[in-house]
Amino acid sequence: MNSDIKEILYSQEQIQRVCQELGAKLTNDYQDKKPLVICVLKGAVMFMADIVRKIDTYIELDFMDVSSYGNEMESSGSVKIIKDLDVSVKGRDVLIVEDIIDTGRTLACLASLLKHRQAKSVKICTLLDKPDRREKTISPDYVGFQVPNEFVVGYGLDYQGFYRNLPYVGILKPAVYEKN
Ligand SMILES: O=P(O)(O)OC[C@H]1O[C@H](OP(=O)(O)OP(=O)(O)O)[C@H](O)[C@@H]1O
Ligand code: HPA
Ligand SMILES: [Mg+2]
Repeated sequence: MNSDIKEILYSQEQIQRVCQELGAKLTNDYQDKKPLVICVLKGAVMFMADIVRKIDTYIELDFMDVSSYGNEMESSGSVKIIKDLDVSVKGRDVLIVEDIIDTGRTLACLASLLKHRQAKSVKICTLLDKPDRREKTISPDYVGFQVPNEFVVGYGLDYQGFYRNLPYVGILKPAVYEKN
């Protein structure tokens, strides 16, 4: 599987360092707020698991499964809710944890849904930000790394369901998707 990767962009160590730094900021910013931290499945699962363990204050976790890419490399444009939250966001400070913001369609849709449901505040923490491809105005509040305009996989991010279990983030060799 590693032979499908053109270049490792962020190693396990770099990712852990960024989780530590962002976790310290979040600990400070969310003192006494008891936020609801929402993991956007499935891509954000690794980042969520790592970052929440670096937040040293009271937080509640919930999970939402949304999908816009399916098995494709291009967003379909419509965001489907596959699993909704278990708890209400009304009056809560909410922190969305994402793996990547690309076109911004997923988060534009999710953030507006949570505001519509009367969350007190909605902030976004993303491991990766790919601003070159942005179609919706979304500015994340906490960002791990800005990525170049390349299709990346690993540490939760997939291509056709695979590569999520790589411990690092890397650029997929174009030969892998060109043969499909
Ligand atoms: O900014 P956008 O262009 O909307 O793209 C970003 C979203 O796309 C991916 O999810 P996907 O819908 O592929 O589902 P997954 O998380 O289950 O892989 C990724 O995990 C983000 O959630
Ligand atoms: O670069 C990407 N890789 C994997 N999934 C994605 N979803 C949006 N952009 C990407
Ligand atoms: Mg996702």
